[in-house]
Amino acid sequence: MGPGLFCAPLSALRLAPLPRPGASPHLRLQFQPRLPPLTSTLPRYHASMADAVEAAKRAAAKTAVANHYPENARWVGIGSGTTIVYVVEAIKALGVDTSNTRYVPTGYQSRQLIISAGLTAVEFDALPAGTVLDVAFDGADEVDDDLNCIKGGGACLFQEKLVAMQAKQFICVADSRKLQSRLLSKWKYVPIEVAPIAAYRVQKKLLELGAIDPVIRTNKDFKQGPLKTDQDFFLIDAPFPPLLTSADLAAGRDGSGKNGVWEVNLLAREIKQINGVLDVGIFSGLTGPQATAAGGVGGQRPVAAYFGMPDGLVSVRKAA
Ligand SMILES: O=C[C@H](O)[C@H](O)[C@H](O)COP(=O)(O)O
Repeated sequence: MGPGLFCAPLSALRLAPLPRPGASPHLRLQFQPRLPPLTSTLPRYHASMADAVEAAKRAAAKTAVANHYPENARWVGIGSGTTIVYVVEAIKALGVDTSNTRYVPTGYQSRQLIISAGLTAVEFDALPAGTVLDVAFDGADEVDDDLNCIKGGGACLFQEKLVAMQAKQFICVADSRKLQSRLLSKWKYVPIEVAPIAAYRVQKKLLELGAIDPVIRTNKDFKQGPLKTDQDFFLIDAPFPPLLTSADLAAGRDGSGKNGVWEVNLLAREIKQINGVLDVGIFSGLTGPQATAAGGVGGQRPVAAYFGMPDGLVSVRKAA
């Protein structure tokens, strides 16, 4: 995403998946009408809902930081989005000496957040060779029973995965809306970062995998064209039916892709293999400790996920 563009929600204007044979080369627009509120009390209702969601994010961040911010932290990964703002707020509120701590951003917004909090940012590619981060904090768009995550709804996923996979442990922070048994339950699509030149080809391959109307994400102002990531790449948002978990497979369900029904890890692998894909917004597989035990470094699946609940409490899920 270029400077000045923060992780932004999906535009209301979306591009059709592929030009039809013989059709104009210009991309077809699908307008999603914005309906007026039903009654005049709704705006106030929405405002209090929004306040409750922000309070839930803040509570989750505070608990996650209290439980996982390391003593004498040296390297800390900072994710992207709206929830991570509360993580940085909570780190500051700890009141610990941060003069020897370096914070590794996952994009433009993340770097600005670190700097504006008075903390010291070090870019991922400036880390001394062999550096392993003590911890990485980040948000998610959806988290399933196995703590697999969907990420990239705000256009950041590639650097987030790099940073998570370079950390001893990845801690996910979210509000209760994100907590679902299966990925793609409420959150409907997998964000995929692709080379612009390969975007149509990747769309076609995604359709072959069973994606339902994968679209190139645009800027809010359609005239500005496709939204660009921090890497100057495009994003394709690919809807699939809900992704199967380990419990589903244990119960005998088929997640091999038949009728577009996939198990989480399998779909992530299939998408990643498509030529032109930089990375996929499914964070699954090993946790940091599992990767370390296997002789590697880091893992993309969180060891713990913190959810701020509507009653003000925080629910913690730990990875098996
Ligand atoms: O693309 C953005 C990142 O993956 C975010 O971490 C994710 O979208 C969650 O963002 P938020 O905390 O704003 O819900």
